[in-house]
Amino acid sequence: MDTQQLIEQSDNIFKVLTQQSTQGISVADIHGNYIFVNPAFCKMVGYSSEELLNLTVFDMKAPNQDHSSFEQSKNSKEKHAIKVMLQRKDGSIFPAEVIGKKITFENKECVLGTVQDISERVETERALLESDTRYQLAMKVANDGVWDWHIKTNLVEYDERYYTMAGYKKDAFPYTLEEWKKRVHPDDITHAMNAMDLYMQGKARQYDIEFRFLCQDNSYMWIRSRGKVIQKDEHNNAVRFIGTHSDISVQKKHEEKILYQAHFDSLTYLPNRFLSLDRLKHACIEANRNKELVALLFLDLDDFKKVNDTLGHETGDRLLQEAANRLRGVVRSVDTVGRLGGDEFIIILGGLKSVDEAHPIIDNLLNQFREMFVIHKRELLLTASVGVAIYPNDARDSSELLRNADSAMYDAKNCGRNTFSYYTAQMNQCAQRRLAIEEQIHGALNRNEFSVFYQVKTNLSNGKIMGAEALLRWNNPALGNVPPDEFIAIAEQTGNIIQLGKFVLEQSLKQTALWHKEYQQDFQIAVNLSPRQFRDPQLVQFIDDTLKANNVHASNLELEITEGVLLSGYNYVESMLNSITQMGVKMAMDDFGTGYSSLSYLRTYPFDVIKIDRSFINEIATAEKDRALINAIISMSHALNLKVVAEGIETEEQCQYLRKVNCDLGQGYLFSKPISAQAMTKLLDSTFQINK
Ligand SMILES: Nc1nc2c(ncn2[C@@H]2O[C@@H]3COP(=O)(O)O[C@H]4[C@@H](O)[C@H](n5cnc6c(=O)[nH]c(N)nc65)O[C@@H]4COP(=O)(O)O[C@H]3[C@H]2O)c(=O)[nH]1
Repeated sequence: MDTQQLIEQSDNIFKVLTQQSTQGISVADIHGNYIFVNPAFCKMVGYSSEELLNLTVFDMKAPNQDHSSFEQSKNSKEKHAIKVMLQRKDGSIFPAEVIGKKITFENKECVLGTVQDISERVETERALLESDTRYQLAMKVANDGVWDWHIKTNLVEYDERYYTMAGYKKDAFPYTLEEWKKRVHPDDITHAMNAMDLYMQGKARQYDIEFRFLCQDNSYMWIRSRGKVIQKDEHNNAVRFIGTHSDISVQKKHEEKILYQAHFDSLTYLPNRFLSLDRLKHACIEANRNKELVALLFLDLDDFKKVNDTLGHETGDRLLQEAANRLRGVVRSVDTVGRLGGDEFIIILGGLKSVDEAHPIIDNLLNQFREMFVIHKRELLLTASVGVAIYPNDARDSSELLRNADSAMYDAKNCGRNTFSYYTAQMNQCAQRRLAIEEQIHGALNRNEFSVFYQVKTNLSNGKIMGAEALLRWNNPALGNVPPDEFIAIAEQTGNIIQLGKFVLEQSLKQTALWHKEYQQDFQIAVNLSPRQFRDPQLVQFIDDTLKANNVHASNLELEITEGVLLSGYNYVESMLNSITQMGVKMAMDDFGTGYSSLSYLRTYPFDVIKIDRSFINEIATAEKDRALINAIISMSHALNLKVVAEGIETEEQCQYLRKVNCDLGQGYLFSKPISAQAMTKLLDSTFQINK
């Protein structure tokens, strides 16, 4: 084969090979006329090969493009790369990278051009540049520090603000990732590095983390670091990662404060209900895992409400703070003392091997309350009742444990306070009974389950019936006869007492009107009013309306209240009591001698009658002190112009004694048990028939 044939053959091979190429390939003569174009080039510019072979390289260029590059390529055997804007047949313009080189083709000096459409690359570069510029600008405006990490070299550039924000001078530490790591708080470094790795690997959409950063003065400041990769290599690996450091210390302080307030009690600084119960839950889970026990101590301060009501909330608050300090002092550092609310605290003793380990702590706890509290230079004795329940012995989970410790605490209160009780299954029954009463009392009035019984009051000097006390009775199909001592307190808490109180008043006044008609005009009816009823703003009006509706004179009604009503200290109680007495209704202080029995109440409030509690009457025969107290109460009451009623008289001996010391009225089983209206009518019938 001669040289000519060889050239022709290689030209043909060239043509065949370039058919397959995805790059645009063209060959132009030295004047720029195309003499060969491959399909990729045709596609790129939108012309057919026939059309292109009638055009020149200059026709492909977009307006105002420089033509000198072709001249350079024509004269050089070296590759010559340029970026140039080309124009397609449809007029659209695109950036291209053209590499020109002088070759011999079909025996002529020609210029070979390989052409690549670089629209995409240019667009990416433009976007990166724009975002980079925008980013840098935003960082400056936001007063943030800027970091710029060149991943391949592992060098990190910081701007001045980056340093000064943390108190450093510019360039105070070297520009390496290792130096940055040294300044991240040890507790935060893993989290920070993980977040970075996840972002770099494309597993996290953004890099936005918070960590503590070491300042020049060795303190730590909270930093928010945000960044983005702005450059990648051909394998899609990050090459440049830039971002900001923002000082979020103030925001973190706010967050910490909010978090603290959500978890700690602002008065005692103890964990609040939410956090305490959460810790209890975890203590139980932990105990389960380690085959250990948790002792839960439920502590309630005895008669705290009375202190609060009589000495004021400020003293009450100081007392709670003092009590919290004492509690904190007796537990181990691993234990939790929390305030559930009001005067209720819990103590969680975790990790116990046996129940015995809890005993010394409980003893210590109660001992803390044997010493006087000194508040505002005043000495106060405040005791506590503690209920103890053990996990897992007494409960399956933390909520049951809390309920059971609460029941045990109630038991401790019933056992005379200032003591502790361990939970027993029996207590659970009490708690369940309570729940059943709460459930059943709802709607019981509408189901006609309530009735009013009456117990006579007798004039001790002549034995005449002077009136009766109305006492509520409840018969429920599920629970049977429920004693008022059980349901009244619950009705108080649920608020049902308001309706029940109205029912008793209506029934008893209706009945009294009948007895007035039938027997004697001055028959007195006594009705109990409980503290919650005083929160009903319509109470006074209701009493007035009911008296009028039944045509009963106000002086025939006596309302019995206990100290609990007065202890609240609310002004409206005093004004209600005054309005009631102004109406002519009599007021009696019930259960006198129990509780605080503050004599000042007798001076402050408009009482007409005092009822000596039956616990004093019980002991008349045996306890000299009780007799002395009875004498004193009667003398004092008479001096204050108050009538005295003794309740719970069961024996003739008690009656005789009371008569001897001039007690005015008596009430008790000796005369009659509380009986139905019908039975009472019979009793009055027999009594007054004789008198008629
Ligand atoms: N052992 C003994 N007990 C005697 C004797 N005489 C009377 N009692 C009982 O003593 C209680 C006297 O009523 P209270 O002190 O007002 O104490 C009442 C009162 O605080 C409350 N209660 C009863 N009915 C009402 C009511 O309609 N409204 C309000 N708010 N409370 C009521 O429930 C408490 C208990 O009522 P009851 O069980 O009816 O108990 C009554 C009565 O049955 C006696 O000789 N020996």
